[in-house]
Amino acid sequence: MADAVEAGKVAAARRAVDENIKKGQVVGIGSGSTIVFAVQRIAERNKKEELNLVCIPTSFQARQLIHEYGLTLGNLETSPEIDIAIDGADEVDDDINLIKGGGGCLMQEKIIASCSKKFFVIADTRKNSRVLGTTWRKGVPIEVLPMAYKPVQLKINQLLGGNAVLRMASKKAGPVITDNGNFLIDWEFEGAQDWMAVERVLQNVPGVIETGLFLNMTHVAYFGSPDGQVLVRTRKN
Ligand SMILES: O=C(CO)[C@H](O)[C@H](O)COP(=O)(O)O
Repeated sequence: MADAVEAGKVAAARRAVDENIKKGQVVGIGSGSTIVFAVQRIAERNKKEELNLVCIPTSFQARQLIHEYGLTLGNLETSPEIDIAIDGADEVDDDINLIKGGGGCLMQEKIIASCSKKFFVIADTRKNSRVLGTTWRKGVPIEVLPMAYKPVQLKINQLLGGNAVLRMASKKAGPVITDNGNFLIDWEFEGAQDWMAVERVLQNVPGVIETGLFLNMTHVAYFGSPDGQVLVRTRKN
């Protein structure tokens, strides 16, 4: 089963890289397990084609990947405009809206996606849902300022219902600390939501720094199957 899922990730990653990466681009590199296969493919092509890419990381992990695979590391100060970004997702709905942040890197991921002319998502087919919350049951990740986590939890519960849970670390006592030194709250919800309205509410709570809702940001999503087939979904508007 694990191998089948990995095969789907590989297929999606390779297809997205081969269809979209061109010489001389500034490329945003996402975070998670699927992006590893995209970086491997970029490195493979780079050896043969000398792509001359500048890669902008979305996390500590992405920066390490860029180093490990011998790619050129850039940043938003020298490359504030990105040609394309590729990233994974925790769930993708019918309109290619995403929940991201399962790996805790949502804030830099969202900044990089917002600076990119084109944003591509790669995932195995399990992530392809009609409605957010169908398969991803861990809630919407939200990055919060540590001193405000308790009032933020209370306000989210009051304004949206559901359950706003502080994400705890597994190999450290206490909460998960993001790459930016903040905490994460996972907003567990039930049923279909008006995601634009939810995003507005969350962004208006003082102490919320960013949410893992990526709405109307993705151009194309690639979903890989265990047999190597890739379903490609392009945003309608
Ligand atoms: O948003 C993310 C990290 O913050 C990841 O992109 C998301 O969790 C998908 O990860 P994976 O490729 O391991 O399924």
